[in-house]
Amino acid sequence: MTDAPAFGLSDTDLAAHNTVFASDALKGRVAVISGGGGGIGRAIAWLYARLGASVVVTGRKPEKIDPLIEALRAAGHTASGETLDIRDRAQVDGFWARQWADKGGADILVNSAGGQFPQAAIDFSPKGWNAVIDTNLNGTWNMMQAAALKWREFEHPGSIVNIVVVTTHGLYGVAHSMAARAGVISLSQSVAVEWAPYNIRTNCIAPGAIETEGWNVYSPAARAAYPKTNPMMRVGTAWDIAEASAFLSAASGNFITGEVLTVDGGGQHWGETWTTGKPDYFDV
Ligand SMILES: CCCCCCCCC/C=C/C(=O)SCCNC(=O)CCNC(=O)[C@H](O)C(C)(C)COP(=O)(O)OP(=O)(O)OC[C@H]1O[C@@H](n2cnc3c(N)ncnc32)[C@H](O)[C@@H]1OP(=O)(O)O
Ligand SMILES: NC(=O)C1=CN([C@@H]2O[C@H](COP(=O)(O)OP(=O)(O)OC[C@H]3O[C@@H](n4cnc5c(N)ncnc54)[C@H](OP(=O)(O)O)[C@@H]3O)[C@@H](O)[C@H]2O)C=CC1
Repeated sequence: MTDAPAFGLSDTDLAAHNTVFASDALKGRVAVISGGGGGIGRAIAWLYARLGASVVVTGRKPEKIDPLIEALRAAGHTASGETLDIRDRAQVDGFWARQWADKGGADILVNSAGGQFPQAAIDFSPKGWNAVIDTNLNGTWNMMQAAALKWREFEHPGSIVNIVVVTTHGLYGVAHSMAARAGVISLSQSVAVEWAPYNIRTNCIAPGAIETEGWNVYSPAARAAYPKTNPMMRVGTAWDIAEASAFLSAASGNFITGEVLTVDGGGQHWGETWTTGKPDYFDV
């Protein structure tokens, strides 16, 4: 089990956490989760499996995926996994071809793979900029289009949830990621219309500060400020995002497409978030 992470919920927590959903809310569905070994993706994998879905967890590192699959199976759930870099289109296409040829297709895609490093924008190197854009915008698109092509080919309905970032105002220190996420939101809204005739829904979730192992890349000073980025004065959990995602993926989301569901404790209406720590100049 991937228990006791430095930040966020363990597999033991996720196996037992209360849920508002009925235990058959996703019965018989197949859900592919990119970044499924990360904090938010792992919570989504647990919740969807507990609601009856067969979950397919993907990510680059087998050491994050394998123990999760083992823990899910040990708890009686149906789970499999594959290593997959979403930036590599050939890998992505190969994954989706196998998923439909040998593994029963898919009904749901959740794109939780993503991330960035905190740095002042003025200091971004071309390589750093490209790594973040390629991961969060191109990688997400690779997964979305490859999934949709299969759904169109098999005349099968599909649902996509993209985990993004709140873009209503700046998130300082991660401008590359903000550019990519705004792109994903706009893309999702556009294809929600284009893909409605194929019965494919596309939505986004914009989390506020959610305690996960992804926080390792931020300084202690920046992390200490996260509870104060919203009027609830606390951070969220990966479970908060998993339940929002289940709401969009399950029948409760059947008439919802092209939406951004913000789960940030009201942060978008409140204040500022510095991922690099607040510079003295602004500290008035
Ligand atoms: C308002 C609402 C409230 C919202 C309140 C929100 C508050 C919380 C904010 C958000 C939190 C999260 O998203 S947390 C969860 C996300 N998880 C993460 O971010 C995990 C870390 N990120 C990643 O792994 C990323 O995927 C990513 C950086 C793109 C990894 O890409 P790669 O695998 O290609 O990484 P690398 O090979 O290591 O790096 C590629 C290049 O990137 C640059 N680079 C990488 N790390 C660097 C660093 N620390 N400083 C400078 N530059 C760096 C260098 O140029 C690297 O090349 P070289 O120079 O040659 O090495
Ligand atoms: N936690 C938070 O406060 C917030 C998170 N978000 C976003 O939510 C999403 C999930 O974050 P969270 O779970 O917290 O972070 P994590 O870092 O825990 O998880 C992200 C996962 O993405 C995977 N990943 C990264 N790059 C690739 C790639 N090229 N191909 C395949 N998988 C990849 C990583 O797995 P591996 O290393 O195995 O590749 C990692 O496990 C991210 O997009 C994040 O930016 C948004 C706002 C706030």
